[in-house]
Amino acid sequence: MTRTGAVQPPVAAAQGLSSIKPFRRLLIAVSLSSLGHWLSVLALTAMAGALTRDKDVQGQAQIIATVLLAMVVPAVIFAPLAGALAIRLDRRTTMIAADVVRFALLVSVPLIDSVAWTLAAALLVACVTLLWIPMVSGSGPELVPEDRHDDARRAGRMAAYGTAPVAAGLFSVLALIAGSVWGAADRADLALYLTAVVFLASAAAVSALSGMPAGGGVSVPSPLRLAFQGLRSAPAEGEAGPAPLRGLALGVVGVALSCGAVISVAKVYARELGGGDAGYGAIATALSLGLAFGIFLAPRILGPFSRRRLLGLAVVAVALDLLLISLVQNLVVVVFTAGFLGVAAGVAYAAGTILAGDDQERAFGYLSSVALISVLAAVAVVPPVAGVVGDHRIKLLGDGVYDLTGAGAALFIVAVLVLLSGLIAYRRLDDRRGIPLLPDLAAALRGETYTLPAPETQTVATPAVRDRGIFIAFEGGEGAGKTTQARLVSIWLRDHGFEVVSTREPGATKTGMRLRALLLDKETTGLSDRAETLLYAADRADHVANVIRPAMERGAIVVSDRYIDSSLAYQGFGRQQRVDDIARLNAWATAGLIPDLTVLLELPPEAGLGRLTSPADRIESESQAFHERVLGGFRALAEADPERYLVIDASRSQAEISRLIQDRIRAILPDPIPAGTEDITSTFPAITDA
Ligand SMILES: Nc1ncnc2c1ncn2[C@@H]1O[C@H](COP(=O)(O)OP(=O)(O)OP(=O)(O)O)[C@@H](O)[C@H]1O
Ligand SMILES: Cc1cn([C@H]2C[C@H](O)[C@@H](COP(=O)(O)O)O2)c(=O)[nH]c1=O
Repeated sequence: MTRTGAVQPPVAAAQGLSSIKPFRRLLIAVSLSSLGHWLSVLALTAMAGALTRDKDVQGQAQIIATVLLAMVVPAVIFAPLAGALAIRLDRRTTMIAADVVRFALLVSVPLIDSVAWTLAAALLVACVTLLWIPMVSGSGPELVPEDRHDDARRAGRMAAYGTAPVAAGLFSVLALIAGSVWGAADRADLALYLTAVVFLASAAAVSALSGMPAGGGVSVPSPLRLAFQGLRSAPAEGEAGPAPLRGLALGVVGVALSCGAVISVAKVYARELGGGDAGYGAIATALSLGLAFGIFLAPRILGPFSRRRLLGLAVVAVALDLLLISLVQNLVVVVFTAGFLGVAAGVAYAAGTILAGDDQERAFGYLSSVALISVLAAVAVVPPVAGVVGDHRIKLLGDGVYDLTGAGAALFIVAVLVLLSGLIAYRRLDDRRGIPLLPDLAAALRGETYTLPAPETQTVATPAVRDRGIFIAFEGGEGAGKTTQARLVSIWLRDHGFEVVSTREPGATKTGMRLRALLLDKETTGLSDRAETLLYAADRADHVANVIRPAMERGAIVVSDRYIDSSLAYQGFGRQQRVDDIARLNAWATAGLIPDLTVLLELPPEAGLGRLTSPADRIESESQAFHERVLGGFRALAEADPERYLVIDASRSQAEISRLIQDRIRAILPDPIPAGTEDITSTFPAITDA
């Protein structure tokens, strides 16, 4: 994974696996069975709609939602039970039997032609599917070399979910054909029969599978347990770790609720907007195609843009799309907007799994479970809400009227909730606080990383000072090792004959020591963020005027433990004040003096705080979230000015860190024998050894 979170796209990962014959055949079987699964969801809900066409819209919506519930509830509740059973059964036989049973169930639905049997068939199909999944889950990796296991899982997922848009498109076409040939009453029959045939084809594909591993399937963890465990073990906001999974989960909940809400009322909404099953299929096609495209797009777009920001923005985009779907009463607009909603949802989902870090499998299990439960919640709640609200004609100003449908109103409510969850997720996940969003996005569109503009005053006095000494600052969070490394480098430079002034912030001068006591004393309560910022800047102004500048004018090397970037990171990112303002204030306080080199020691806050032995001071006692923001702030500053920074992983050994710092400092020291300047050669002797 790259720094921006880009990962190898799944298509590339799956390449080459298709040359393994048994695996290729298994993929064909998985694709057929998944196609049948997605088709069965649409066909059974359409059948429920056709059988209740004489009811009012609300009554019809309830029945359709019950069919959907019957198809989702078993996946949430019975998955472990099915897994336990699957371990005892033979894979091939069970897969073939499951496909044949699903074939029989789907054929029976149009023949029996009753709402109750449609519901029962939906439940049975879902239960049988639960047996099929554990049989195939472990099989893919067993058919490929060990180093391709992850790729095999990814390819399996592509086959399982990638068939959803194909199924939705096929369903629309079948609905159009059936509508024109048999009329509205029998529209779902054709889809049901074709779905049955697809399951039969899947059974045939499995029976042709030669290298199928023997024995039973794999056990399947309960989605409820996975979601609960993930939530408990996920680092909270601001904690270190691959990414705050709770923030991710919040985003995924919003996205899944939106998709579930759209699907749960799509059939009746399409009817209300004058479209039949073909309209229903078109919404499902647009949504699922968009989803697939979004998942494909996420690792490829806006390379330099923060994936965390991308996820938050995608959830907000999903909510806005849903708002539009709920308000605009035009089927064509709804279909297109459902497509955009799908794209945003896909981007959010993929960005979420990318952000989940190295443990992709665990994250996938957790986030998928959260998504499944959210879909279930949407299907259970949205249609009844639509029924309760009902349809109303609202008089607008003048002669205008607005027909508020129950489905539209329910979608509107979900959209507002998702918008809120998107904004919270964005806030929780944002790792570039203080960096304005629009310029950041504009820079990413140009393929660049946005950097904060340098304050105007910064350049004024710097060159005159730089002519003599060298200024090196050490930055980083608590306990990162700044003091240790600043001391080691000072010793090393002195050993080589340099005049070195070792200093620190806050507290390098007499006034500074008083300010330090005030700033770090836990008894100092109620200090406003602005006052804190000004006190650090005052300490710095005194420090520069009385210690740093005189030393540099003498030609010394100044090594400072913290400088301006600490204020930008702590008072800017940590306290969430405008970073630009703080940069300007400090540029004025220091007359534009910036270090020649800033060494940033990066360490997760809990590791750094864990290294400290003395009781925590006022700033160290800040929340985990505060320290995490500070770390993110330092990173953003370093990314914005990579020339000036040396960023080091501070979990490495002291000796390793020291060597890296020495290597970099050698590069900024003057030439061993600078051209024609005697006074400089006497100030900077050559450094030849480390
Ligand atoms: N690379 C390292 N690995 C493990 N421990 C380290 C490392 N560097 C320093 N330490 C230890 O961590 C503790 C904190 O180190 P140090 O005081 O240098 O950090 P600091 O960044 O200056 O902390 P503060 O933010 O409080 O000023 C010390 O006990 C030090 O010995
Ligand atoms: C310069 C500077 C410092 N701080 C904070 C950071 C630390 O918590 C303390 C200094 O303690 P240390 O042990 O000497 O590192 O002050 C800050 O918030 N803003 C600043 O500009």
